[in-house]
Amino acid sequence: MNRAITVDRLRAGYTREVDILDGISLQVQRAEIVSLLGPNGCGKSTLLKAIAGFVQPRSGQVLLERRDVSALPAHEKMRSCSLGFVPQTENIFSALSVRENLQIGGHYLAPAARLGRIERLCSLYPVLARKLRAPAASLSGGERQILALARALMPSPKVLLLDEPSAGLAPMVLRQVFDAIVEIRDEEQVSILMVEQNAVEALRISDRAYILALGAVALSGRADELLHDPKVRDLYLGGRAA
Ligand SMILES: Nc1ncnc2c1ncn2[C@@H]1O[C@H](COP(=O)(O)OP(=O)(O)OP(=O)(O)O)[C@@H](O)[C@H]1O
Repeated sequence: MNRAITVDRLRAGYTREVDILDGISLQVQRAEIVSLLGPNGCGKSTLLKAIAGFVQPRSGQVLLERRDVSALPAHEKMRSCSLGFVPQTENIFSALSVRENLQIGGHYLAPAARLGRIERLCSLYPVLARKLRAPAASLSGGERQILALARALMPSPKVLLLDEPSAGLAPMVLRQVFDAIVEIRDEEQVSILMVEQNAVEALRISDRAYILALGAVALSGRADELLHDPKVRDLYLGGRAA
């Protein structure tokens, strides 16, 4: 299998004194969906930001497709390493139309390629096709998340980092967003690392998962095995089974 993301003994934090990430190692293989789970404040979003380059590692390495990109800033990673990142909040421009949001996502592309990508994403996600001219502010919560996803997908990234794509969504809408994530993995072989609070739902669409605690990996494994592990169910899934 080809490795899309390798994180090796990564330490990072926001101040000199405190390490939020305490030597984390993980891998995402090509076209895998991997979830990052764990209690509030354990460092899940910080790990995504460190992989994306918004937080600089203190030590350890981040490799994208075997290239060491630990020292690259976020804009370089997105441009030259085919990395897409969807933050938890402020992930679309509400005042702009759906089309304009997609155009901004593809601003590095030549005009013909940008147009081709918009057509491709609209065929994958018809909900966007129907609302191309509408202001993004008029979209529902689920539609906004699909737009945020599509915007990040405009440059055809090989690796996608998603920070709580289901935040604030009702269960039925959450499934639509998760379906959209599975679809892009299946259609374009994108490798996806996703932070989620909805652990049971996230495990259902994931191949593998890492459960973090206090800035370190507490448990990892295949998603179906974690879903059926009684200890995981009691400690991390609120007692819910698959
Ligand atoms: N910009 C920041 N400056 C300083 N400390 C921060 C910053 N962002 C996060 N932290 C701290 O880092 C720790 C880990 O936060 P992080 O957001 O990575 O956790 P998380 O696991 O994603 O939590 P949640 O599930 O609640 O989103 C927390 O103690 C948080 O207060």
